[in-house]
Amino acid sequence: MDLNGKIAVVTGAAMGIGKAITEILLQNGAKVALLDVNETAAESLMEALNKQYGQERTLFLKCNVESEEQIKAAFQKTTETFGGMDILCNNAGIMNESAWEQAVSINLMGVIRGTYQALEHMSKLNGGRGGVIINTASMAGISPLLSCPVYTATKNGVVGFTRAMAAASTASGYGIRVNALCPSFVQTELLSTITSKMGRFSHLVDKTEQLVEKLGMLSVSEVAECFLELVTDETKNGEALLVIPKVKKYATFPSV
Ligand SMILES: NC(=O)c1ccc[n+]([C@@H]2O[C@H](COP(=O)([O-])OP(=O)(O)OC[C@H]3O[C@@H](n4cnc5c(N)ncnc54)[C@H](O)[C@@H]3O)[C@@H](O)[C@H]2O)c1
Ligand SMILES: CCCCC[C@H](O)/C=C/C=C\C=C\C=C\[C@@H](O)[C@@H](O)CCCC(=O)O
Repeated sequence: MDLNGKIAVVTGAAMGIGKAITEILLQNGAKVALLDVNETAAESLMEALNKQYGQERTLFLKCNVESEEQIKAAFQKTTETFGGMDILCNNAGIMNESAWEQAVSINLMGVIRGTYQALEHMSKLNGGRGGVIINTASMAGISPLLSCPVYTATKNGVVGFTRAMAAASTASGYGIRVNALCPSFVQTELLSTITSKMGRFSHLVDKTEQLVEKLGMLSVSEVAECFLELVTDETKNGEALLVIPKVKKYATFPSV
């Protein structure tokens, strides 16, 4: 897929991985609707992006992915403003084992809400032109992280939902590829606040920090490059791309 002139929506775009994904999309010629709950961070980012790319290629829409109505309105506004949707990155996510129901609502249900709303705009069965959906999962979606079982469950759910949606899309003729991006530890705000977010598993922080030491730390740019591969390589559908410092591999799953 050539990104020139394509229209992308990124959730959780104001910071971290979502910000880097937004930037690489703009660098490759796409227009981007940035969806986030953090207006302050988003407006500061928009000021910088407008200076670099011009005002006509970006749009910020305050949107909480816990709300189907807000997602619906944001996607409608994106289509009205830019003329459609070609790419969706369901990236918004949190880690909070104390507020675990909110983590499920954002990390897993937010991906489902975004995907189903995107079908209304992207599916060839609905007059769309097809496209690609990338879901930001995690290495924890492939290999369990002992200190955050609910986070692990949400990311496993994202990987499973991605693979099933990819198969459903092919069988139904939606014309939409669906892939999961599974990074290990990435230097962002989310990772810098984990010690206070492990709830009943806070006694396992040390083990997590040892794992960070062992696996190393990714930059958001390294993750964005892998996102770009999943978006542009039209052979990729139903894949889970595992990204670890110095290692990048497509996950394989047992066939039953
Ligand atoms: N940082 C890591 O180590 C790591 C590794 C693998 C996967 N991930 C995943 O990457 C994604 C992005 O995480 P990050 O590390 O960039 O975190 P981050 O906290 O730096 O950024 C997350 C962004 O999402 C936004 N957001 C949070 N809840 C939202 C909601 N309900 N609706 C809309 N926006 C919301 C935040 O305002 C923020 O701008 C998450 O899904 C996370 O699980 C992170
Ligand atoms: C602490 C939660 C915030 C960060 C979450 C983010 O999504 C990052 C996840 C990164 C990696 C997860 C790795 C899970 C690994 C485990 O399965 C571990 O048991 C693997 C053992 C590796 C080894 O010891 O060689």
